Amino acid sequence: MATISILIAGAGGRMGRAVIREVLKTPGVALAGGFDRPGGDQVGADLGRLAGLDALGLEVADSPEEGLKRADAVIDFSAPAASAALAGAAAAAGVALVLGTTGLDAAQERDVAAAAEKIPVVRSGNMSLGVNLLAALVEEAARRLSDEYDIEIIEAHHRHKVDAPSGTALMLARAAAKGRGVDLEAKAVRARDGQTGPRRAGDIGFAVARGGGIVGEHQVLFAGGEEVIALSHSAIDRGLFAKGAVAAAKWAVGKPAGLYDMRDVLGLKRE
Ligand SMILES: NC(=O)C1=CN([C@@H]2O[C@H](COP(=O)(O)OP(=O)(O)OC[C@H]3O[C@@H](n4cnc5c(N)ncnc54)[C@H](OP(=O)(O)O)[C@@H]3O)[C@@H](O)[C@H]2O)C=CC1
Ligand SMILES: O=C(O)C1=N[C@H](C(=O)O)C[C@H](O)C1
Repeated sequence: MATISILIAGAGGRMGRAVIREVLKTPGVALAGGFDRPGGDQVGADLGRLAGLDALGLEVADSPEEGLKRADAVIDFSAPAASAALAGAAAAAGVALVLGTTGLDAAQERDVAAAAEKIPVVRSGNMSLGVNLLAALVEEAARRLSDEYDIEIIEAHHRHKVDAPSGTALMLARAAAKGRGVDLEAKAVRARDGQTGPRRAGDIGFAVARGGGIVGEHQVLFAGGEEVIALSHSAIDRGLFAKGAVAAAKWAVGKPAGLYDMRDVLGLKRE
């Protein structure tokens, strides 16, 4: 098996450090390097030390350029503007991209889509097997249940998270909308406050909590008048997402250009 070389974007962040550890323990992959925000505290730090391991003699860079020359794939958990710029740089360098950053705006989404015309891009709001399986179950439940069952998506994350609802919550909502055959944008109720009036049939609601060190909790309720069905996922360790991202990088290298998701990687797509 050929070894693939992986560059890590946002290497100094919570996910970046988890990805360094995952790359170092995964057969068939090697670390091409890592970079972080120009001027950031982690630039110049040793990648091994950053991940709580022995020194590797590889320093955190302040841009992707040099690393992309050595890499087969780049794994990105950074920030929306950085991810959009990286998509362009990876496309120019012909390097596969695994994109985990959430909270991209419409223009940033378009930058990613443009990159996917030139390189394979695996994009998911959640890289875990469990959440991707959950999304398939949510789609199926929504397909089978009428709008007598109100769909509510409840999520909780750590106090540092900067976007809401989470990428995972949005992904689960898209799955529910697809199963129900409706347009999510027309049905989403992303927040409630004050005199909201009664719930409209068919809405897909979100509720968000932020606190402490919660890694990631998601629950989808199908609330009927006489019963409630709850489908949920708890992430215990963010190494889970790193494992999925490294598996995605291995899968993506050598694939044709295109926009893929974790269901492609995990073989969860229905024909
Ligand atoms: N898809 C999935 O499975 C998962 C997705 N995520 C998403 O990943 C993202 C990162 O999460 P997390 O690791 O917790 O966040 P952190 O804030 O801990 O890490 C982000 C890192 O990216 C750095 N960064 C910011 N701007 C740039 C830039 N221009 N170039 C390079 N690096 C940059 C930050 O530097 P600085 O701190 O100096 O700004 C920081 O080191 C979030 O969007 C989160 O929602 C998280 C977990 C799983
Ligand atoms: O920011 C996080 O931590 C996480 N972000 C992703 C999201 O927005 O859903 C995935 C995971 O839940 C952790």
